Amino acid sequence: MRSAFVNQLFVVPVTLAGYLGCYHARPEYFHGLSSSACVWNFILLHSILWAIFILEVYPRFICPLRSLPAPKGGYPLVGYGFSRFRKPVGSDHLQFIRDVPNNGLIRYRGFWNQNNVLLVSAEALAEVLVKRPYDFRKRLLPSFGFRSIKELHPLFWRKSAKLVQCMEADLFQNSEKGTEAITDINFWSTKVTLDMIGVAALGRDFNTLEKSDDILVQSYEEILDPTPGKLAMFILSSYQLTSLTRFIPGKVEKRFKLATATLREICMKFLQEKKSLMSNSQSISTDVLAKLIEMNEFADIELVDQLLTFIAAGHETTSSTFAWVIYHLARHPDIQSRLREELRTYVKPNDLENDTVDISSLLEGLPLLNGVINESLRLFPTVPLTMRTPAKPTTLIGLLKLGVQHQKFSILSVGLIPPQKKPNNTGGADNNYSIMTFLHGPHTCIGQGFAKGELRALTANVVAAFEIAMAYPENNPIPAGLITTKPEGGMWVKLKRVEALN
Ligand code: HEM
Repeated sequence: MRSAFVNQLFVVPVTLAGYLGCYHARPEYFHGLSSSACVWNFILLHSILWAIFILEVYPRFICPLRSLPAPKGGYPLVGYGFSRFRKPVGSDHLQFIRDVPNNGLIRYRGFWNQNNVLLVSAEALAEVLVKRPYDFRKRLLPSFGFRSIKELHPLFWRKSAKLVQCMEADLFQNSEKGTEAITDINFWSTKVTLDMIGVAALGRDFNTLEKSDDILVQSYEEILDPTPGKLAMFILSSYQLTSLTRFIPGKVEKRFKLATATLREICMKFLQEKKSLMSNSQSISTDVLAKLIEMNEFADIELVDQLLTFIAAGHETTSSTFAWVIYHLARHPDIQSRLREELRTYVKPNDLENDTVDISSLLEGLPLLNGVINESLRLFPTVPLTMRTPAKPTTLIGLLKLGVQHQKFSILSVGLIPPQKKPNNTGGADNNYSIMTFLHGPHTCIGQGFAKGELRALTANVVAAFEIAMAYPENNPIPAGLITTKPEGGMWVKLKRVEALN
């Protein structure tokens, strides 16, 4: 509000001067005009000058970000605004990093020439990601802590083994199908990760590996299915134009709201059932929801919000990452064979039958398994871009001072950091900010340990059971999507059966 007021101080005198100048130059045009017509003329002139000020003068000559190095080009008025929707997501930003010499910050124009900052150096990322204004997350942390995630590992393992069983049954059971089969691994990973998060976070087995008629799953599919209407809705909402979403054809907004309301209703009912089950039973549940209920710190409505967030944030992200893990292994058969050997050496089928074996530590201790997963997370982050808006006046690595009078701007972090060194636990990175897949500090993804646990179990089981190659090696799958990315058109691989671990 205040910055708009300060900006008006520039424009109103200019409008006034322009108006008076016109009056003196061509008084004949003003004779006989009513006072309301004069006011309307003034408003019209002011609006035109205001638009010129906002779109051209402010970003180019006043905005404090103008001094930062910027890429050349971009479209008139929209600059690089559409870069956010480019495929692969983040590729323009990566190009800026490569092309524009900088000291840690790069500026690029977005919609209506609004200046955005791309954080490039570890120092800049650290400054922006170091603080967090609210502490809601603190109350969630224990449910995602080391011990809680460790308890979930047997579940991750069981579901991964079930995935292999279902794939075998579907792809190879019929002897006519032979020993090789082509399948979309993304189709399977979507199912198995939904089943994992269902049991681990909600204590509910959707069992989509065997069936897909769960009402909650169907409602999520209705919301997340990326139709052009939903894309339009997302773009409008991203630019605070939610009031326009109701004009999108096909009643997209109405259907979206209906599906969201249905989801909330189902989750609330599910929560009530779970609470009554827990109060009538002595058995201890390991799922995240049970732990949140036990803490007794959340209102029911907050718990429903959390349930919806867990499924949305934790399902497609992990499922797509697993598809990219498989992609890398298919493209690097040598690493795939070494990984299979590592699994055969260290993971004994009998160990897994034995309750005393700590699956979580066993898998965490396998260097190649973890290296492959970390490298896939680094090279194909499923949340490649995140936006931040400063809530109050701030500085950035001594290069910028931003006061309240300045236009709001977005900060953007990219999770696509070159260069590749060797696949180990850090991906060869020399600082924490070289891998931004889960962000950092107080903004880190709360489900990082959860996701890595799932990925270890899935990769170990699938690699041990199948030899993997790309089904159509000449096609390179593209990471596409709006908020999270997934391989466009699926991840088609050719599988050959080898002897499974268990
Ligand atoms: C490979 C898988 C995953 C990736 C790449 C990923 C990435 C991210 C990123 C980048 C953020 C920060 C977004 C932002 O602040 O703008 C985030 C937040 C979050 N993630 Fe994940 N995530 C993954 C898996 C999961 C899983 C499995 C869960 C839950 C079981 C989960 C739950 C959450 C939640 C609740 C938040 C919000 C946390 C907060 O606001 O403090 N994520 N994730």
